[in-house]
Amino acid sequence: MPTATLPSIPHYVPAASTEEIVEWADLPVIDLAKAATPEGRAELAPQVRDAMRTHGFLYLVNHGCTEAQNERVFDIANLPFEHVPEDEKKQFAGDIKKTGSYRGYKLRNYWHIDNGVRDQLEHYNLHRSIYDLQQHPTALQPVLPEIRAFAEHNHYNVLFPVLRLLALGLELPEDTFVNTHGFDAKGETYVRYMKYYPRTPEEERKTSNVWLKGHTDFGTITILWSQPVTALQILSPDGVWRFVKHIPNALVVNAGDGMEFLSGGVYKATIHRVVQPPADQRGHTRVGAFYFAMADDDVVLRPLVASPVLQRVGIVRRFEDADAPTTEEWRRARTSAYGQTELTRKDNVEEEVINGVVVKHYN
Ligand SMILES: O=C(O)CCC(=O)C(=O)O
Ligand SMILES: [Fe+2]
Repeated sequence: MPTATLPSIPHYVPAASTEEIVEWADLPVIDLAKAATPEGRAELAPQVRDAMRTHGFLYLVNHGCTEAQNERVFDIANLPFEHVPEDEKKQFAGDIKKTGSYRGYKLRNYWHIDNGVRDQLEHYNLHRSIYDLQQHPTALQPVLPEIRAFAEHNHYNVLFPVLRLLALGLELPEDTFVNTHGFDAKGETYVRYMKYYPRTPEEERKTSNVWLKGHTDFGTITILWSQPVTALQILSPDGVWRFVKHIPNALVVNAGDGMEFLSGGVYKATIHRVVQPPADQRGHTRVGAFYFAMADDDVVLRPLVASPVLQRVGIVRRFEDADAPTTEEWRRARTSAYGQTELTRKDNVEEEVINGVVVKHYN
């Protein structure tokens, strides 16, 4: 990412890390610097495979970004929320339901959480090309080159190494997934900035403290830049929600539906949600930076049966092969529907049917 003289922008000060005792998810930490050599990749591939099989989540450290660059990522992430006037935000709001794409703002109150309470979080989503397909608010203009560099860092220095490790973990040629995640191909892989705002006690009570409902991501790989406000939880195989601990300058990586479908269920699209932080972090905003990767639009999301691993462990199919959706069909259906459709409720799980597949939302 660029380090020459950068435009001056306001600094975002995040909350201090929590001192409270909560139950943490026990996720492996992968040293990405090792992925630079074939020997290193051979060592990491089984670790990444096991992490994605059991947790669907892992941490990456040493991804090639300094602490100062990391801080700058969050200063930029805060710009579209704190430094763009509300009127201008409305002008750049995405027509999510109609387009089936998140480009632009998702403003507050768009999703229904529970008991009539709507969300208190904003997104700003940029297609990874940054310049070609979208206009951006004035406050972002000076930093667009840095956002493009952020997208490229995520894509080439993080996503590609992870995809290579995941392919090796399935005993497939190492570029199997890289070849279907072109930076310049037609597809929706995007940068997301996100800001959560503190809520009223009534909103907390009516939603049992849930800020963002339990869901799987619909792409292949999500890269979440670790930040200190403890609120992200994953649903562990034993049915317990556990918090993801902040590791400074680490990346939290998880598999989404696309990866689960392509890997025949070997890599898990784990359910996660966002809840009210521990008491010492309440009253703070929570700014996030993400890269949501998905395969190219024309990729059919059916299991890669050539994998000897899939053949050995057995293939879980969510669709008949002939009915499997393309990335484009799946992402449009999931984007349009999320938080909008009438859901059927069973116990504490809400279900909706997308392309013939039951998608669950957890409270
Ligand atoms: O804010 C977070 O930590 C997670 C957000 C998330 O899961 C999502 O946007 O899909
Ligand atoms: Fe998510």
